[in-house]
Amino acid sequence: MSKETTITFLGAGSMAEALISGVAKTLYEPSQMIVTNRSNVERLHYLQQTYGVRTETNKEKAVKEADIIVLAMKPKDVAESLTPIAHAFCEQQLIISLLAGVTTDTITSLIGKQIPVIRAMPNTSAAIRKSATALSSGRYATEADLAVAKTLFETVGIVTVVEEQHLHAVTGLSGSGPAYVYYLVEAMEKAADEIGLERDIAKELILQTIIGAAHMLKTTNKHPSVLRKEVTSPGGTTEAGIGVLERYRYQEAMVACIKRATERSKELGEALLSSVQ
Ligand SMILES: NC(=O)C1=CN([C@@H]2O[C@H](COP(=O)(O)OP(=O)(O)OC[C@H]3O[C@@H](n4cnc5c(N)ncnc54)[C@H](O)[C@@H]3O)[C@@H](O)[C@H]2O)C=CC1
Ligand SMILES: O=C(O)[C@@H]1CCC=N1
Repeated sequence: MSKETTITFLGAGSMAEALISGVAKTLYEPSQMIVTNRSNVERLHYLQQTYGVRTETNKEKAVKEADIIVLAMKPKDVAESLTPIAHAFCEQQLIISLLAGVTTDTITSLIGKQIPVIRAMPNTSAAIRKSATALSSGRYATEADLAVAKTLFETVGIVTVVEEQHLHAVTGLSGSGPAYVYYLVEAMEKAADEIGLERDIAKELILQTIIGAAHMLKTTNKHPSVLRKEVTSPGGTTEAGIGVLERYRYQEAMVACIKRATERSKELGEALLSSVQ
């Protein structure tokens, strides 16, 4: 564990909680983590009770105490959040931003100091240490800063380093990605209901089907289309089912979905840029 480090979370929502639950008692003792949010003290109380983290309503104090500050507010709230406490940051600290779309340069401008910023795009599976995270370094971040962020996110899953421009695509693909899978499961559960399967039985079968398919992709190294063909007997049930997906242009819909999410990431960053300038 990195025993000397104090890590402050500005923002205490789903992503902050996923990260806290993934790193608490592994990389960091809960007492090394300080959590603050806009104003919801019940939420802070819940996080303190559940994970043993420290909570703080004075954001300036929470920042001053930290070695690493994780930005975990919504992109639209970052200017309002950082501007009043910018003076509390110093260049020896490291900022790790989870914000979709917001560039490291925007964060640096908001703070007004040459402070190192690493931008990260994890996903909520960090809660069970299965996140797929991509990292990118801002202009003042050193290799040592990147190594610190890598260690943090490797504790909660796999990590890859990309050029910052590619983080929009990562956000559309794997940042939002778990939601696409959950949406598929919702649809499978709805279908199971309509074809008369008991809910509990269906739930178990769907879950194991998703886990099994994910493990097959990982362990066999076969292309997904090859694995799909192995399931699809000529003239059989899968072929009939996939025929319907093709008529509904399922693949086209997925491609359009990921492209739109990627575009939205760019929009979130640009909206902020115009309000910062
Ligand atoms: N939810 C997800 O799956 C992922 C989210 N992210 C990013 O993580 C960030 C947080 O997302 P969620 O946790 O989903 O949002 P959320 O809405 O659940 O949480 C946002 C938190 O920010 C706090 N906040 C708002 N204004 C603040 C201020 N002025 N000072 C301090 N805290 C303030 C809120 O009180 C709340 O605790 C976003 O920027 C998002 O783009 C990144 C990867 C995945
Ligand atoms: O929906 C969002 O904007 C955030 C970023 C990636 C996942 N959730």
